[in-house]
Amino acid sequence: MAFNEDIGRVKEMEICYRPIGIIHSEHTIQEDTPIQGIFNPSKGYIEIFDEFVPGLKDVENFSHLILLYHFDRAGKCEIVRKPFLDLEEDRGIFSIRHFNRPNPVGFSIVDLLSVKGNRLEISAVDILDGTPLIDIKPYVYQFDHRDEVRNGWVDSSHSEEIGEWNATPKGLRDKERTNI
Ligand SMILES: C[S@@+](CC[C@H](N)C(=O)[O-])C[C@H]1O[C@@H](n2cnc3c(N)ncnc32)[C@H](O)[C@@H]1O
Repeated sequence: MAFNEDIGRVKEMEICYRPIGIIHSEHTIQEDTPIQGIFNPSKGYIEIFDEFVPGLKDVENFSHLILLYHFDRAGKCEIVRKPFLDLEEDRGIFSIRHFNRPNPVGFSIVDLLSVKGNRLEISAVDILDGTPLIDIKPYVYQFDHRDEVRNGWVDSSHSEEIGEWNATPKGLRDKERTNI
């Protein structure tokens, strides 16, 4: 198929997914939710809808899961915006992790604590309670780990403050939030 035909075909597409379950967490307020789970041990659980439970076979042997979910409380997308931790320059939405994206798809790597029936206990959760879950993939060291990485603008910003921010989100509630 020619390149131009692909553009026409793909740009017209509307892609619709059915949630496979619901992510539950202690987080009910967007501003008070950790911006990245790795900095915060908060726990939660995933409830998988009955028809997808057979798909959990063998999942318990993985220590981490990749969750793909729908940011159902996202706002209007800003294709270029200033991250709070980098006031100097606007950043393209594809270089930051903000939830107001063209397609509000969330991605989190969580620790898997246990699997019982349709319920997966997890920690390192940066996701609001009641978030629709689109997919689960196992985190596999051999596939997902990289030895040498460049971290773009994050390396030259106040990235050390990200951890600090997450440690005390409520104390910083009145401050403007980072958009990382
Ligand atoms: C900056 S995003 C990062 C999420 C993910 N780890 C990533 O990198 O895509 C994390 C923030 O998303 C927001 N959030 C979580 N669940 C959401 C939802 N269902 N709808 C809208 N915003 C949500 C919370 O405010 C949280 O602090």
